[in-house]
Amino acid sequence: MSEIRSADRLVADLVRDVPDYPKPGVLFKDITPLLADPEAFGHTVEALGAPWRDAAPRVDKVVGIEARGFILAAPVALALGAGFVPVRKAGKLPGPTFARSYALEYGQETLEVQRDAFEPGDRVLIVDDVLATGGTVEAANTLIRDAGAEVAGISVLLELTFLAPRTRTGDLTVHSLLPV
Ligand SMILES: O=P(O)(O)OC[C@H]1O[C@H](OP(=O)(O)OP(=O)(O)O)[C@H](O)[C@@H]1O
Ligand SMILES: Nc1ncnc2[nH]cnc12
Repeated sequence: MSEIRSADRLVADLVRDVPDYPKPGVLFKDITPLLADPEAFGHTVEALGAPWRDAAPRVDKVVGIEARGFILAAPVALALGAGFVPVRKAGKLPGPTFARSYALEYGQETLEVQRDAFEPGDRVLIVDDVLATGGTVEAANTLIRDAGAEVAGISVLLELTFLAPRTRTGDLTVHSLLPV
């Protein structure tokens, strides 16, 4: 097995399935064992950023979605030499914001971004841990456009393909490290 494939296997083995969390019927993908392993965490950050390293035009900003998305998106931003922009749950960002409400696999939420988070025309990479129904990423995409920037694409660690999230991502390029 190549070095790259064995690193992917290490990452996959450190995602823990938790049945019926946070609601009956949901198989929760717990990434905390992966985050606690520096080799697996480092490989994940490297692999999430790799498809965008030589992108033309370049990625100017990386958006992380509260809360688990922050953990992955911030180091990806640094690795790409891009700025980091937080998209947060409602009521956490000071100053004027754009807001979007949406449904996700196990609930309802509202996300916000600061109105001045981007330069006009910034190209933005969205990074998150899990792409499930795609509702979260769809809301983030809309917010980024509301704020005058353009979404270059999406990198996620896990894609729950049985929930068909790509029906919500339109023609955006999506890289998922572990489609399950
Ligand atoms: O594709 P979807 O069905 O929209 O679900 C994916 C989202 O669900 C989780 O976030 P959650 O809102 O649970 O927040 P957390 O990161 O604070 O745990 C996950 O981190 C993704 O952002
Ligand atoms: N099944 C799942 N596991 C972890 N995070 C999620 N976010 C949405 N669905 C999820």
